[in-house]
Amino acid sequence: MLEYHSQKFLSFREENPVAEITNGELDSFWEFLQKKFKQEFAAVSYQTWIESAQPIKLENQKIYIAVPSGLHKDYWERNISTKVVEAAYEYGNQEIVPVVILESELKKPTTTAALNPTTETSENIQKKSPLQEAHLNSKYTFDSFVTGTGNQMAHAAALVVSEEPGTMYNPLFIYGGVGLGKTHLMQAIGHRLLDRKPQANVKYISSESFANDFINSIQNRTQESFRNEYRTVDLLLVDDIQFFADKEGTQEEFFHTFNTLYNTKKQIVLTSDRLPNEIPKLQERLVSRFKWGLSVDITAPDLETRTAILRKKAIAENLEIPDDALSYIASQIDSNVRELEGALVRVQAYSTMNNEDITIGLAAEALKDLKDSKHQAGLTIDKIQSQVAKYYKVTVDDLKGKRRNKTIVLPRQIAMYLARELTDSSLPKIGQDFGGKDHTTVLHSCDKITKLLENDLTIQHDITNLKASLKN
Ligand SMILES: Nc1ncnc2c1ncn2[C@@H]1O[C@H](COP(=O)(O)OP(=O)(O)OP(=O)(O)O)[C@@H](O)[C@H]1O
Repeated sequence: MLEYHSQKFLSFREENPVAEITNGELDSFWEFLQKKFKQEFAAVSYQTWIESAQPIKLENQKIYIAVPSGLHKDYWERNISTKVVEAAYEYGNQEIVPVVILESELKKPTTTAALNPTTETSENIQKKSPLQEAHLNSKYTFDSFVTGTGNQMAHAAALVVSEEPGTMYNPLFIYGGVGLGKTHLMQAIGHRLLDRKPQANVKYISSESFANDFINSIQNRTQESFRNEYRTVDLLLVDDIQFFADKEGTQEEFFHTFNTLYNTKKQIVLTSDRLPNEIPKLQERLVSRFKWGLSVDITAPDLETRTAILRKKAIAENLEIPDDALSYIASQIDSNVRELEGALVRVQAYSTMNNEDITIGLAAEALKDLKDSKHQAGLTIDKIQSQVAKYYKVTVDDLKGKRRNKTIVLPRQIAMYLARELTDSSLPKIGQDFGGKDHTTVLHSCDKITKLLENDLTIQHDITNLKASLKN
């Protein structure tokens, strides 16, 4: 998003040079933001997130904003920062990037340096810590990672790799559904290696940023330094590799990066939402290389693990939440840890706003609108299966079975798609209810039907009919 804006902005600025928004305009830009967000946010959200924030300074196209807690910081970074960037365009055709900091940090002398862009642009760049160089999030460590049935194996493999990089499992390929801790675990490897060897050259990058860096290097004729940067690391962490699909040139470049690192026994760790051979349009030679090491999956955490994750988070944020309320929150979100953390933020904000302690009752009240409205209350996978079977004149056993006739495969994929769309069941749970299939099969079915829905009128018609029949 930011990259898209900055490109748009650059071309805009070349044609329309405008005066920079300066620190003197901090107040008026903040006023502009407040006015805009007041219209955009519900009153409750506005009070919780915007009123509690204070603008500190605006310099070098960065606005420094102080917020009261880690939860506020998370929320700002995930949900509000992009809106600030957009608002800055509206305000003055400028790219302004927010830097969100904790109020408590403001009091520390070290933050003064962080807030001083003059030092930041010159000296600090040279003095970046290994963590900054590696682009690691300081929160994503092994210490803050909770292990449970869904991630034990991935955790163990990550530990081994962090202790013996480049030897045992190379590459390590971690795959699984959205928000289940792949990035966290991958970055934990980087942290552990840097703890042990602070001089190690660790690099974390999303596959999209790798692709962008590569394209920029071609445009700017800096391919040599691009190659040096990626081919000389000790540990390369590439996140969400599925976004390499369709990017031929990037795949080619990554193939050479991979070979160089592999041949020099440098560790490579990759994550994806699916197995290498299920990533569409991924070159066969990459698929086979990705399988050379170890592939481990992460599946949705069980209730116990979800509660433990929330407990750890609550302790880290100094929140006082009774165990029964934690279990209640954990029972409400079963398939995505990011959403689980979001639910905790929501309950915390609700309690602050109403000035009440957190109890199960308060948590229930805070989360009552959270369930996506597209999910139909009471609709089960069983009901979807029997309705789809009836509609296509096949049996429920056909849907759960393995037969691959065209007349069965499509209804099966549609039933899985509807289960994903209309219930809050996780991918593994849907797979299990369809005769014990792997979650990646469900994912593949959902992708396939989503694609077909773009152009196929018959499928559009069938899905509309089926959705209507499931409402009754
Ligand atoms: N086992 C865990 N223990 C503690 N925190 C966890 C765990 N699993 C996930 N999280 C937290 O959940 C959030 C989402 O995790 P992360 O970003 O690593 O997921 P992901 O699988 O990489 O998601 P995506 O598919 O969207 O890239 C992070 O804040 C992470 O710290």
